[in-house]
Amino acid sequence: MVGPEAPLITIGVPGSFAWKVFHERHPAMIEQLCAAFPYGADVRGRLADLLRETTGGVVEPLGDDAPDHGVWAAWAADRLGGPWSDCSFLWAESYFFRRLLAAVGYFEPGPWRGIDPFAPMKEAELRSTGTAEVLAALDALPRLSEADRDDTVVRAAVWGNQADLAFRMSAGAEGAAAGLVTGDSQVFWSLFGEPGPVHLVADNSAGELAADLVLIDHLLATGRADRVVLHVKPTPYYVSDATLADVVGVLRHLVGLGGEAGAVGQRTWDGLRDGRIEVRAHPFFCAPLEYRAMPTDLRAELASASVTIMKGDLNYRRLVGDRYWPATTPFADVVDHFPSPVVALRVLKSEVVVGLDEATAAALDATGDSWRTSGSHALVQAAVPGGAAVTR
Ligand SMILES: O=P(O)(O)OC[C@H]1O[C@](O)(CO)[C@@H](O)[C@@H]1O
Repeated sequence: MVGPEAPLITIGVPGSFAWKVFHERHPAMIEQLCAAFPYGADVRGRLADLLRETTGGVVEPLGDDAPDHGVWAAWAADRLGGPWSDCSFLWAESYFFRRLLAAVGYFEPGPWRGIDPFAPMKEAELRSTGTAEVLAALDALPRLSEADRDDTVVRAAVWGNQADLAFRMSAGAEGAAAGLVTGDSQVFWSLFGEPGPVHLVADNSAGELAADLVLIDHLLATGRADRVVLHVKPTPYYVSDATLADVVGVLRHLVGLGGEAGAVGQRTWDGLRDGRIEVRAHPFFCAPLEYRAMPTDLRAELASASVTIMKGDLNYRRLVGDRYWPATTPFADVVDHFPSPVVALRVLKSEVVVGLDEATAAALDATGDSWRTSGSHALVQAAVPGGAAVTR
């Protein structure tokens, strides 16, 4: 267990990364939404109000008729009526996305009910040249040695996390892939022993989800998993996060491509039909809370996993705590609450990071680059809670 908790990252510090997400990225995202859909003046007005509220106002409640009014009333109890600028980054960003769904009428009776506001962006990403190239390259996979396949599928799942649409909305966010700051595919595989149920907590749709499905296929094919549970978001979230509708869309796309991508798509489709793969969408995956606070039913479910794979930046923030940890804080210490062996595959896109050695952290800081937030670095970190960290 770590000593005194590090300070929470908040959105109220002008010029900080979290502040810029609210003051620069969100306005750009809303502009993009209004270009992607012919929203009427009512929706456009509500989106503009949301921007005003979240950048300079106080936290307003969800409408009384919201289906999740009760749960959010509890999650927001301490914050309602207080300034947004006092809120933690994790809480504020999550509530922002929930309020955005309210603004576009996602839950209300009416024409926009159930329409995913981010679907056009996810669709464009899935059909982009970049994704097409990555999926075509899969044809080489069956010809690789077993060791190279092990390495390739993990690297693809890590770097697939670069494809994050919320992230791309900041100018110049797409950093070059500089490298892993800690861990590698061996760290990943060191957690796997006898076949067991593997849980993968997904992040983004499109290219990242396709890479995750390749990893799942490989886990089943090599007997590292006897069953896989894929956790997705119950509703649209953080722009590109995968929902069940996205899983089906990506699978149809893969099957339509043929080649190895098509074969992976077909095997995954069959796995879903025969129960070797299951998809879940627990409401907690859209909660503004750290995994430390997960409810009992989800905790029990993840406790049954032989390994849980946590994808992406947001899952990492929720796993280790979205705090200004010293970068050398041991990973195993901050995930001691987690109910199963856990491995994080993440491209760094926000300020939090743990588990680095002193020399690496110092060398990265010395570059003067925004290595924590530019998306140019990634990590693989594994731990068996209650035991020693597996990371090197
Ligand atoms: O899709 P990912 O990898 O979870 O990244 C989402 C990240 O993007 C941001 O919205 C902005 O960088 C972060 O706040 C968040 O952690």
